Amino acid sequence: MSTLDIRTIAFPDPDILAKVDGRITDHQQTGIEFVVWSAENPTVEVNRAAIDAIILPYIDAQPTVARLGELPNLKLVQTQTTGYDLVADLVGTDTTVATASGVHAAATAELAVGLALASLRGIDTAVRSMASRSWNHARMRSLADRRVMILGAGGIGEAIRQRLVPFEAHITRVASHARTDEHGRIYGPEDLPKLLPHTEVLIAVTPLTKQTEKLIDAEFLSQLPDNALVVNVGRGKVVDTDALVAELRAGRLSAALDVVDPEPLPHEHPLWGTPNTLITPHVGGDTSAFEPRIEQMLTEQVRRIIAGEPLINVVEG
Ligand SMILES: NC(=O)C1=CN([C@@H]2O[C@H](COP(=O)(O)OP(=O)(O)OC[C@H]3O[C@@H](n4cnc5c(N)ncnc54)[C@H](O)[C@@H]3O)[C@@H](O)[C@H]2O)C=CC1
Ligand SMILES: O=C(O)C(=O)[C@H](O)COP(=O)(O)O
Repeated sequence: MSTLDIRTIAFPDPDILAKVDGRITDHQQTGIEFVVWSAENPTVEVNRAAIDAIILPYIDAQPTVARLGELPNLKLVQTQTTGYDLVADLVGTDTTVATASGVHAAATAELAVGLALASLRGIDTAVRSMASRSWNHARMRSLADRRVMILGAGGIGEAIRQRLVPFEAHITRVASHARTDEHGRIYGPEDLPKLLPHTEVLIAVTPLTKQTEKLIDAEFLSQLPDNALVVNVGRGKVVDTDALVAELRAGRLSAALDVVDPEPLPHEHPLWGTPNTLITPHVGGDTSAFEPRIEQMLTEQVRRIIAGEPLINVVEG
């Protein structure tokens, strides 16, 4: 990967600038300037034509993405998210896209496993029973011996695999290309028809791409066995929400979703009222682990920019 000649880096807010600046000694001597510019902080004195790299805000980056056209000499867009669907159009252009790959893996993986456990063990219904002081004893399903598919065997998928092993689940992994690694076989999308009928828990953690948009549609869902659980911590648009709602209303499947389509889920949306549904508001990566990890990652990226070294987490076109 080639290096980029960057002279001015825009940070989304003064706090993150101060934290990265505080970790890099003597950056002033390098001649590289740090400024604050984002839709929330569109500082008027900033010379936008000089900005050649921008770090996007973490939450609600869309308004800033919508204004990237105001930066005519942009060479690098650095996200604080792992997903880069908001700036996917830039991949393969003269503007390099780099992500926060790795930063969110542990936290998102633990939520995926937590959602699976909560749904299988009925922890959500137990919380509701507490409100009515009801002792609703029922035999629930365990993760032990459960056949779990990780759909999206990448960075977060691997963190999920590691966390599932101690639960003694039977794990099947699927990625965009079939291959074998030190943990065994990784299947490809072409293997799904033979795998889905044996999948009791599906954990979806793929990026949103043209190939994955509505990958989990009515046909896909119909191949899952009765009572299967669909966990999604990737992107909401990977699931055809109407098709999932139909399965949930029929009582055939359960769902535990950190990401939904649309987001935020509107007050009147049917998904709020479907049975056997557990929803968290896209919080997989937004935990106490985020700030120290993103500061470390951004500091390393800025250090590489200053040193003229190849960047990390670059999305290949
Ligand atoms: N819920 C949350 O808060 C968070 C969600 N995410 C989402 O998780 C996604 C995955 O992140 P990483 O694991 O770091 O990405 P990654 O790039 O390391 O792994 C993605 C995996 O998905 C696989 N994949 C792609 N297309 C596929 C297809 N058609 N069928 C099967 N597998 C396919 C790839 O082969 C790869 O193994 C992000 O793109 C983001 O959308 C990321 C962080 C937090
Ligand atoms: O890193 C990601 O990808 C995530 O999903 C974040 O944790 C939240 O990102 P946004 O959905 O707010 O872009």
